[in-house]
Amino acid sequence: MQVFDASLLNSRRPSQTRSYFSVPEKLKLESRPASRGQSRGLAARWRAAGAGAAFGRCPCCGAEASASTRVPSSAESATCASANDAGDTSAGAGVRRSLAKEFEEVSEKKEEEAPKVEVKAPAKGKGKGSPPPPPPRERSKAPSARPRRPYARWIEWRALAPEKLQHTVFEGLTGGPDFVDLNSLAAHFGASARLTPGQPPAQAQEVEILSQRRAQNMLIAFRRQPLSRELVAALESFDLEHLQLSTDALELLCGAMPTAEESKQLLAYRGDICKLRRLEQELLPLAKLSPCARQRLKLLLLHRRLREAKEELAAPLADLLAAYRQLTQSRAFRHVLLHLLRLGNALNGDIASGFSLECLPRLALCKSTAAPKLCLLHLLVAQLAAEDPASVSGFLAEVAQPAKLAASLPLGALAQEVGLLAQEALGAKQCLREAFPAFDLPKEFFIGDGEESPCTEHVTPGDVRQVLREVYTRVAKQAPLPLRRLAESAFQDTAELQARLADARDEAAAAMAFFAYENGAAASQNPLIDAKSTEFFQILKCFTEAFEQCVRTSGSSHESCEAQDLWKSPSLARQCHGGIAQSAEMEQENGPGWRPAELDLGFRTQDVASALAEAQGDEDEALAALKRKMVSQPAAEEEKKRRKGDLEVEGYSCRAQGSKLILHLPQVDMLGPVVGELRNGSLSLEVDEWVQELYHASVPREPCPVHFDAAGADKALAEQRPWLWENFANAREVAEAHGEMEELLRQKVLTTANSDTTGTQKARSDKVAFLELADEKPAVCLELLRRVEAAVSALSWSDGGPLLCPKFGMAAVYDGGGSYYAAHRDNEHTGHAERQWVNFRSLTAVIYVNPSGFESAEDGGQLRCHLGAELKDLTGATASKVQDISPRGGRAVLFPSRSVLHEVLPSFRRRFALSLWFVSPRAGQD
Ligand SMILES: O=C(O)CCC(=O)C(=O)O
Ligand SMILES: [Fe+2]
Repeated sequence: MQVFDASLLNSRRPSQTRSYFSVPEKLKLESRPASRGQSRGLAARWRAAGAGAAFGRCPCCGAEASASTRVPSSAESATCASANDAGDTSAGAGVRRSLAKEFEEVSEKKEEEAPKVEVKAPAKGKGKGSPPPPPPRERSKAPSARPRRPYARWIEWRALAPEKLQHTVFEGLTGGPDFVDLNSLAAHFGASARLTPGQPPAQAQEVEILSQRRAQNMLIAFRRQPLSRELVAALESFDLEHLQLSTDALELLCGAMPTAEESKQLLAYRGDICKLRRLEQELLPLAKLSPCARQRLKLLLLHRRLREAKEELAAPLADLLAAYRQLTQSRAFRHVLLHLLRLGNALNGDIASGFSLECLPRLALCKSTAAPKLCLLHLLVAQLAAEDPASVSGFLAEVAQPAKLAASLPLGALAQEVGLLAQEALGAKQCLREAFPAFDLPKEFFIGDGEESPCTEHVTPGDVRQVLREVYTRVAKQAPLPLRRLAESAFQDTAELQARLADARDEAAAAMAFFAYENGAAASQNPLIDAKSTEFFQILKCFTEAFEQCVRTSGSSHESCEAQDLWKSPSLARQCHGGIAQSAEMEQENGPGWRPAELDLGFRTQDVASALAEAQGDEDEALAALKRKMVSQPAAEEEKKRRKGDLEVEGYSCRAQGSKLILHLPQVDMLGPVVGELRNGSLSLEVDEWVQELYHASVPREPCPVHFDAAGADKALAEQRPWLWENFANAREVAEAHGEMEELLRQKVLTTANSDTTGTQKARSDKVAFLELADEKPAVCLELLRRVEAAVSALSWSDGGPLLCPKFGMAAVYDGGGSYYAAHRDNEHTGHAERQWVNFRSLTAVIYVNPSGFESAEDGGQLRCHLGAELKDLTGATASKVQDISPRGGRAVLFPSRSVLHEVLPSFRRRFALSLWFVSPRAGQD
């Protein structure tokens, strides 16, 4: 029915959307371990690389060495192994099959003998990612196994059986390699083997201690960050800073280092080391380290992170402290509160001496019944200005700025960051204590703190101290000096951060107590203080913003006639005393029959009453419900006029209008696009995936997170630019969501996104999965998506109709290597009369869950927004401004789907994002 240019489509959701956990069979299939052949291919490459280096090149042709263990046919015998890799049709393939069978039998036997150690056949894959041949079903009649060739060259000879050597020239000769210059051999014929003198030729079996999967992962890591001799030596001496490894490289190595358990297994191996797989051989020196290599790297990472975090967290904590102080010391604030108290008492007919600041944001909702554009705050501003204009500007300077700052740096989020770091530092300390039991005993424990030590006639105190000094030196200093230094400075940095956090908390608690913030006054525990202070400063911020707004609308001289008149006329001012809060009270005062007929907040009296009844008297809830209704009311009213009776067609609620069938969105009682026709008594229906997305969308659920600056977002969206929400998620959430996404990737739930193409170039190279918001897992990812949903419930911005939340969000990974998404809009203008827009997406939200990286431009992966680009422009040539947003963890971005042309620049790190597209029936039509 509708014809679209396919190149315009982007971020398509497959029509058969599926939720993460609803397809276990598929997961089972896809999460099977990598086949043995695949991992063996990698192991073979590792071997081919020789000592230390991860990957080698063939010495004669320069090709990447691979599958060095393949058995050549006699014709190949003097040629380089890799030169033959291209095809696998040689006789070697058959030989390999029979070998595979033989070695599998050996492996089974061995496994019975030593259950902890896996003994597997040597490599049999072709390498370079080709799938391995299928395992043989029957024993092949092909020639029997030959020993693995240790070098890249060999002599193709037929060895004589010992009984055939009698009376021959060979009688009495011993053919061991003891007297051979192995170095020359290695230099001239390829160093792929590292035989030591006296070592027998390579064995047909090799011992694998680590699982195939683990070995494969390690090899992949070592390929990117070679486990060189230098690195091993640095790990042993803990002189890692010398190597100048990047944080990325350290993280990569950290995951690839043997764990304590793996180290134990490696050390428990009592067999011939030469029989070990090359990887295990390389890891042995690391397994001996205590604390283990992984802990050493972790400590170094922690040290770096702490240094960075100290810089990053110390400044905001200091700013917060200053902001709290400024607020409590502000005379202007006290002055405003005094006037408010008077105003409130006059309106309420009360004689209160103080009030809870919780009511502050509601003042802007208390609208004048005489002049609907004015609210109680206008009165306050007018009153202040009339008395002393400087008090208004004083308030803005002394309160608005620090309140905004305090609200934008939630103490809880900062505390969480500090807490995570402190936990890591503790872990590191514990690990050091285990490795060096005397590690954190103070020096004084051994040497005394100046008091005389017990002594006898023969032993002087000096002697005792000397002996103890030696003990201290020997025991406590077992830990290498650099390790101790790192540990010590890590603890010191953590302690400093904790002290700053404690100061900020004290000041926050003092500020709440000072302002008689009743919820805060009860807060005695840290998490409570954190939560309450965030709430409190958010309230202040809302209030100061509304205040600022009133100042602006009242004119710079603060002499808005209307506002002044209102203030001058106490009776009008009293009328202003409208609002839901008061209506509830008045109902109590005036009896159940009383209706707030004279009150007007822009809602109909009857609606107010029923909203209050429904919310069981909870004013906030009632107000939110009324606001929601107000947004959808005009549209709903309009729809009612068009109503002619609903039809249900193939499960979709539709409405017939003439010969057209129009989708009816039951969730919001609105009409959507034309989805079918009624002609000559027959009916056609076409509901594509975009229409489905709209049909299943629902009104965003509340409550809006307290740290969402809805007004700021509204403003940015109205200006058609992205709104950046820093600290949308805290470090723990980012780490957990990241873990979940890694798991989705590992289980192959994330799959290559629909390859919509722009011309010949592929438009995107990310992998995606759709997550149903109502699902339970992956829990943290879904929680974050639902948080965006709740925030959007508080937006006033709309792109022509109510914003509806889709049923599915999207998880995406750009797996490094320059993966990207070319410039596009999430909803493109088609210009087709029948459907002006490709879909119904109206507002895009993206959450980044990358716990590390993307700090520097080198990592790439920025979301580039071409602002002001014309609708027809798909490259950004007409943009007036380019804004790059790096996908730092915890950050969320909102932008209008229809107007903001954007792209994901090539990413050189693995980059995870969660997206949600809010839809609107109008966004597809107007
Ligand atoms: O991940 C991002 O930053 C944006 C991705 C995007 O543009 C999309 O999926 O449509
Ligand atoms: Fe996009």
